[in-house]
Amino acid sequence: MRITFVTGNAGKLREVRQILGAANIDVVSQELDIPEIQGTTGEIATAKCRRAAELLGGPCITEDTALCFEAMNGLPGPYIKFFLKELGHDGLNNMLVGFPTKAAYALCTFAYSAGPQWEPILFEGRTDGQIVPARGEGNFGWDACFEPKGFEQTYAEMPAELKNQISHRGRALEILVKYLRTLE
Ligand SMILES: O=c1nc[nH]c2c1ncn2[C@H]1C[C@H](O)[C@@H](COP(=O)(O)OP(=O)(O)OP(=O)(O)O)O1
Ligand SMILES: [Mg+2]
Repeated sequence: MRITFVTGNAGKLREVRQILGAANIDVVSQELDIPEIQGTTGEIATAKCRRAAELLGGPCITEDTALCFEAMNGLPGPYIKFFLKELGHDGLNNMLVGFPTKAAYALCTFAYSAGPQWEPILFEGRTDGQIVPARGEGNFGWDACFEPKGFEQTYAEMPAELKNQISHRGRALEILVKYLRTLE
């Protein structure tokens, strides 16, 4: 089986290739310039996927990721990309100075569209954890400052296989794979 993943993010693509590859699903990547709406990860991934399927004239998946701080009722959420860009890992930690909890969760929502005439379907994965001062190779987004619950390593300190097993993305893809199997 083969699926087109529309993203501009190399880190996402690497992980989706690893996880779907292990399930014998080939991932073709496509970068399309699609403006992102505001809303929940579900609404964002759906709008992205609808437009991508239109542009491609065929099936595809898209994904939106949020990093949600409990102390801030879920913010920055889907806006984490802009917070990370402007503030960096230190700034994300500083945002929580004075707040009673550093608890956070990573939320990943995939949208699958069977083609331009179909409504996208959503698959969501969540991993709870906390925001910590950056540790590990910080080469993918906020990996270095997210420590998943039950682990002493940040995402960035984990081997890829471990992150993929327990990550927001890994969990969302587990459900997506089950769905894709029903289409075979
Ligand atoms: O597992 C992850 N570990 C660390 N950082 C991550 C992860 N997954 C997404 N990220 C970052 C990328 C971006 O700064 C923001 C999500 O924003 P988001 O709009 O979903 O991603 P994007 O614009 O880079 O790619 P896309 O072209 O698929 O929309 O969090
Ligand atoms: Mg984006």
